[in-house]
Amino acid sequence: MPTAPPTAVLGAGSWGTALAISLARAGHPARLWARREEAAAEIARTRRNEAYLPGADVPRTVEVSSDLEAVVGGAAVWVVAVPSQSVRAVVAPLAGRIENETVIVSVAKGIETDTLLTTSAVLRDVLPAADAGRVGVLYGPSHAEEVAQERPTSVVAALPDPDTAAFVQDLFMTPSLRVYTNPDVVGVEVGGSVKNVMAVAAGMSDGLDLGDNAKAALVTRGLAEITRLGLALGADAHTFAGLAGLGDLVVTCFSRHSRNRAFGERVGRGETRAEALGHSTMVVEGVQTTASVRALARRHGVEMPITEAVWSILFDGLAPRDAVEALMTRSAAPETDPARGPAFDGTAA
Ligand SMILES: NC(=O)C1=CN([C@@H]2O[C@H](COP(=O)(O)OP(=O)(O)OC[C@H]3O[C@@H](n4cnc5c(N)ncnc54)[C@H](O)[C@@H]3O)[C@@H](O)[C@H]2O)C=CC1
Ligand SMILES: O=C(CO)COP(=O)(O)O
Repeated sequence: MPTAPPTAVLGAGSWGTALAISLARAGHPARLWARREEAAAEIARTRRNEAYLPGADVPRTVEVSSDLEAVVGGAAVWVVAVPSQSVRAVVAPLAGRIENETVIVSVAKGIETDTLLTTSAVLRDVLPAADAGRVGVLYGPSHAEEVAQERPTSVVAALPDPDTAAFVQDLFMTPSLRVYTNPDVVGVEVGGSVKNVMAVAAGMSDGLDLGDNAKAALVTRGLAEITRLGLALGADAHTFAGLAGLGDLVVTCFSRHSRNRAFGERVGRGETRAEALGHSTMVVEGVQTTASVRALARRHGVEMPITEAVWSILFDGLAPRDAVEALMTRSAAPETDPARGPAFDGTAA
């Protein structure tokens, strides 16, 4: 029987490694690209990635390499699992390797700071030969540690072409990883990216010991901000009640695994941005995303007070406690206020 073409996972951090493991366990041929040759050799030899996903066994069927061209050669699907700000640089050298049928799925969550593009838009920009219907994202509440432990997880595959979305759904589906589809690519990307800003805010709330009421309000008003921005960018409001909206927001604001929440907690306790980032080599997407989201919101005339507060703390020296006071003493407003951007029903202000 002919073997199916492999899936190339680009990025051997926590998430790329967990996804390659999950694919291999499901019987799909998978390749894993690590940026550094020593890292690739170490994973290939020990079948472990202790730096990024301690304790998880990498099946022998996962081919690990630092040769990017070899990893994508003949692959039907590319899964882009590097930090969002490095997607362009990693994928650009592969522009000539696109084939008619290549499916490209970003699992990187963020907005590119220079262009304010979502990661699928970066991919379409840098890979003009790719079929745009086959470029999308796989997002949702999915900490790598739990996926590697085969704990029940649900995510959403968002690609414009419905057949390709169903193909990606089928590829990643396992008894412990349930995949839905959603044609609203931009909505899924806004939800999955902006939640990292809210995770930083939630961590600050934890660091300041503001309590459960404050955290619940942050999640709720954070979702209102995410929804307003999404609607301004053409998203479907229903997406934000889904896995890449509410789902990812909840997991990141409450999980002990969340790097963005943990970073925010340190800042809430008084560390500077640089000090809080210095505790781990793992990416904290929310920092750069805060700057991009603030710029995007301003460009589209959408009010995002929590994002503004997080930006002022991270980039302008505002004390977290003063940010809380400023948020709590804003002018009184109805819960859904069209003056602050597009309303929940999708009607523009
Ligand atoms: N860890 C998780 O549970 C999840 C992560 N994600 C997203 O996946 C993306 C990757 O995250 P993780 O794997 O967690 O990050 P990580 O910090 O665990 O690993 C990042 C990987 O990218 C590599 N890398 C760093 N800078 C690079 C560059 N400039 N060029 C090429 N490679 C570079 C690192 O060597 C490492 O292998 C992020 O956008 C994150 O938001 C999405 C869902 C779950
Ligand atoms: O996106 C994630 C879970 O869905 C990962 O979030 P953190 O980067 O905050 O750990």
